[in-house]
Amino acid sequence: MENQNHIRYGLLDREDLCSAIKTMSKENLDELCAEIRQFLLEHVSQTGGHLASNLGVVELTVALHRCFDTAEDRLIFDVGHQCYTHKLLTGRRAGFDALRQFGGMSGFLKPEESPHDPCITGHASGSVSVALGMAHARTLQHRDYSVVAVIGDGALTGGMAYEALNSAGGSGEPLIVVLNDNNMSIDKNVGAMSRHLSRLRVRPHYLQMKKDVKTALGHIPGGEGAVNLISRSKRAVKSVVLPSPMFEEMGFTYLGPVDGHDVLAMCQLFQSAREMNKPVLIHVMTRKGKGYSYAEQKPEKYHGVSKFDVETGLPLKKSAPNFSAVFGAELVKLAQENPKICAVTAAMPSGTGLSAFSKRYPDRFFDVGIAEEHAVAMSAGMAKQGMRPVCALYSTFLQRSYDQLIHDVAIDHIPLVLAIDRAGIVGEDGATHNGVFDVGFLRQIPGMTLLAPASFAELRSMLRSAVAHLSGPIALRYPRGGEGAYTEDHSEGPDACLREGTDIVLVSYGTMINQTLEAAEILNKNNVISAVVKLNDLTADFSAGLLQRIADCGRVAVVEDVVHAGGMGQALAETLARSGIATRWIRLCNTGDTFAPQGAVSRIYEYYHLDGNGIAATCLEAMQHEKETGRPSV
Ligand SMILES: Cc1ncc(C[n+]2csc(CCOP(=O)(O)OP(=O)(O)O)c2C)c(N)n1
Ligand SMILES: CC(=O)[C@@H](O)[C@H](O)COP(=O)(O)O
Ligand SMILES: [Mg+2]
Repeated sequence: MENQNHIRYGLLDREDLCSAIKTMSKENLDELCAEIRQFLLEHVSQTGGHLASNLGVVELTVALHRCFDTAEDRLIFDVGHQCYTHKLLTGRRAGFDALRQFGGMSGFLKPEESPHDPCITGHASGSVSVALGMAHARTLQHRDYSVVAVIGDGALTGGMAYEALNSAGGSGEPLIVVLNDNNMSIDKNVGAMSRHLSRLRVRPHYLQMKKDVKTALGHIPGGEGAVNLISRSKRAVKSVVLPSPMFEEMGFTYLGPVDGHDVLAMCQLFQSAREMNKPVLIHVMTRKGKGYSYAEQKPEKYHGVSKFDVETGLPLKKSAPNFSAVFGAELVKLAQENPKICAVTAAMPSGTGLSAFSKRYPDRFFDVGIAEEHAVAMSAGMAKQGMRPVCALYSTFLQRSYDQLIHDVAIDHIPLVLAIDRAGIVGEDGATHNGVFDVGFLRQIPGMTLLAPASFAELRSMLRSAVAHLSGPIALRYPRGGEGAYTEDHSEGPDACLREGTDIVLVSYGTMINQTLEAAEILNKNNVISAVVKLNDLTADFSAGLLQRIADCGRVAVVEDVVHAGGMGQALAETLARSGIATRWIRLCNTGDTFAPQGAVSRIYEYYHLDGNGIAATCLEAMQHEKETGRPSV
């Protein structure tokens, strides 16, 4: 298929586009969709973003905007990573120049950006719940608007989706669920529902085939008997080839499957669904990456992209080695040595670096779909029965498993290894995806061990010790991307002093140690000589050595890219107070009491004064205040 990169924006440039869509001819709708694809390619190739999913829903989004008025009707895209056409059609074209950048337009739904975005999105499988809530509110307020949730086949692997379908179908509340089935999650979709959808997808072919067989038999002498036989056994055939849609059983009227690249065909169903005034599920079939050959062929590679060359499809920057890959490679080695080791992921096999493991040890690899709660509880079961599961989840998605970590894992001291990827600031995905809560919520759980490797070497060492740790759950947290200047391994013991100094003690952990060492260097140039202590174990008591250092110099700064509450800064301050260690000042450098915005990770560090200069400036300001007032400062 040709890449569509020579199209002009005749229709997209129309000022009355939103209203014009409602009455456009089929030809113009097709042309508009081609222009939108071209626009998306041009822009996403320059900013990065979620490409393949957006290319796949162009016609679907145009059809939704033709049939619904999103200023009044509520349209929720599950995850929201596929909402770019929606943004384009709701007056946010200029925003694409700074898509996902600091201060720029979000890549997800964001109500503060537009009244056409009904809620925040980013995490999967919640759209039907929120939509049902909005539908209930509408009914209670005697209002008259439609509520539509667009949920992907990947998002439909998540438990929340079933809780919501169950509740919606039971209630009978008028609600439209559009199932965008592209037979893909980020990677290959998994599970029994995915299989069920595949069977529903072949139904039109089956019906066509049945018609063809009937016609052919009708032409053969004696063929009518065969036709009658087929008709009589229709029920039996149906149950084998045409599974009765489970959605009907759940209280939804099921419509489809319909071609998700045919705007008018979809509009017909949307219209009917609205008139039915009950829960309706419309099964739409789309192709992920549609219209861009590279993305169609390898949708998993073009799900989320950095800047790339449209002609070649190649990224503009070569990807550097990263923690996920180091984790995956080390786990393969460990699994070779220990046949009990299994790997568990929740729909992120490549994101968590487990692709190689999945090929090498398919029997010991479990992708459970977008089901983090289930991943943790299932891993607990495996561990309880003597296996050694390593459950790899992104920090932000692990939030979903908080209860399972307490109930199914920690209370029974289950030796589960958690590999927490994307810990800390993740960058362009922004507030919904930052891993800034795990330190706080894991440290709350009795018996939990939390390690923070700062380099690839430390990740390897700590992973080795983690799989040998049998006395309870143990987690390792590491960031998106690669290591910094610090590449050593000082992972023994609760902490390690990387730099001596007596003016200030700088305390940090993980890759934040890089900025902290940089700050120490800057302070040095200002004649302030600081010690740098790297914490390895965030759940161990602070060592006597560290407390003595702080007592001796009386000035301490704790540097971390997590929220203030529950962070190591707060923990150290409490320990100092409890131990009666007075300080001249203590500075807690973190993301405070805020949701960190989107943007390049380095830009976010700068924003929070968590870069080398910012940390040094914070310490120098504290020194200055101390000098001027002679008093301790807070
Ligand atoms: C709770 C949660 N877990 C994991 C993810 C990561 N994630 C984002 S999109 C996606 C796949 C979604 O697949 P689907 O809903 O079919 O959308 P498609 O990209 O195929 O259009 C995953 C796993 C997430 N956003 N939220
Ligand atoms: C939308 C979503 O949740 C994922 O696609 C996420 O953006 C992946 O993040 P990484 O790029 O860090 O794997
Ligand atoms: Mg999908």
